[in-house]
Amino acid sequence: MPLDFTPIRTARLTLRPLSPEDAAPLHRLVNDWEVAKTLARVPFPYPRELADEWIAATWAQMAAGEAWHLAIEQGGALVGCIGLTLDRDRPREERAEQRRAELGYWIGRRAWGQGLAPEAAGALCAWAFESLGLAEIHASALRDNLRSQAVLRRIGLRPAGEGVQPFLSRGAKMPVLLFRGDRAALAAARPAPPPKPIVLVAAVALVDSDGRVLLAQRPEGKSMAGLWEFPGGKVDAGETPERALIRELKEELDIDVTEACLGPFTFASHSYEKFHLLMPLYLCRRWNGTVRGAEGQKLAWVRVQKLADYPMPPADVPLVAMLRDFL
Ligand SMILES: Nc1nc2c([nH]c(=O)n2[C@H]2C[C@H](O)[C@@H](COP(=O)(O)OP(=O)(O)OP(=O)(O)O)O2)c(=O)[nH]1
Repeated sequence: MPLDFTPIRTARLTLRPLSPEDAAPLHRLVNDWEVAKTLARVPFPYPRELADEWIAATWAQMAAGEAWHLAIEQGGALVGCIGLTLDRDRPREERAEQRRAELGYWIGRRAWGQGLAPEAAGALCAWAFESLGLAEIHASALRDNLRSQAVLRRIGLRPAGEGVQPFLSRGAKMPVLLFRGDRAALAAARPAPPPKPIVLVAAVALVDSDGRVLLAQRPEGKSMAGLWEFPGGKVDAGETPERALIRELKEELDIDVTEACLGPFTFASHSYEKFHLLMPLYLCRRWNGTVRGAEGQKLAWVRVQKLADYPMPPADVPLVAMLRDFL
């Protein structure tokens, strides 16, 4: 691999730098008239050595920050290539936010018809807007290549006139349609990510007679281990948040709380990677029993001004600010 480039993953595909082992399958896939005839910069027939040279060239271009040509891999097999090339006619020192790049791709014939091209192209463009700070992406497609035009439209590029381009594979200049789009247009066309499950967690700020708040440390082995949180836990099916808290406080802290002593205070609504947390936070100043870490977890009674010294899950950060204002 040329550089440490973190592969781009989509639902079905991995986009990663080409490797020398890709040369043989790449040659087999692109040395196909049905593929080559649509590509401006690919000769036909495609000499086998050219595959090795091309792969080495892609590394040099990536290292120089000129172009990013990647393998499209599905289920561990190469199915095509995709790339973005920065426009050369612009001065290198030009501000990043004015940079434009040209998108190009091909998919081997056996993988046609599955919508892989828009999946790969949408992901690469999103990566490029984010990581390269591009202003605009453009592309062209042969005037009679309706499939490729549909791909470009689907990822949010819009028609931007016509042109003529030399096609190596055909040894002739051919009429093409030009397309372009900026970050907002491409973002609007990207399919919404699948919805995340909503996880309902009830939590409580126990406040002692000195106005200190109880935090519990998440134990090793759990997600977000080591962070400090408000006592509580997931609400079971058919349970109310109050009943869940009463149960959790008995299990975790060995104290008895009644519903009447749980005052609704505020809530957290936060998207974690795998789920969306909805967490009502109650205030409680009265309980029976002596608080202890019944599950071996570390506990801390913390003055509100000191809460910020305790690293907490990201969902809790706004809650801490609200507690500080309130208490
Ligand atoms: N109890 C509590 N949970 C919190 C807080 N902030 C926050 O993001 N969470 C998250 C961490 C967990 O993903 C979830 C609480 O789940 P839990 O405590 O019942 O479950 P768990 O740790 O055994 O489960 P898991 O995270 O390992 O899946 O809510 C908080 O202040 N208190």
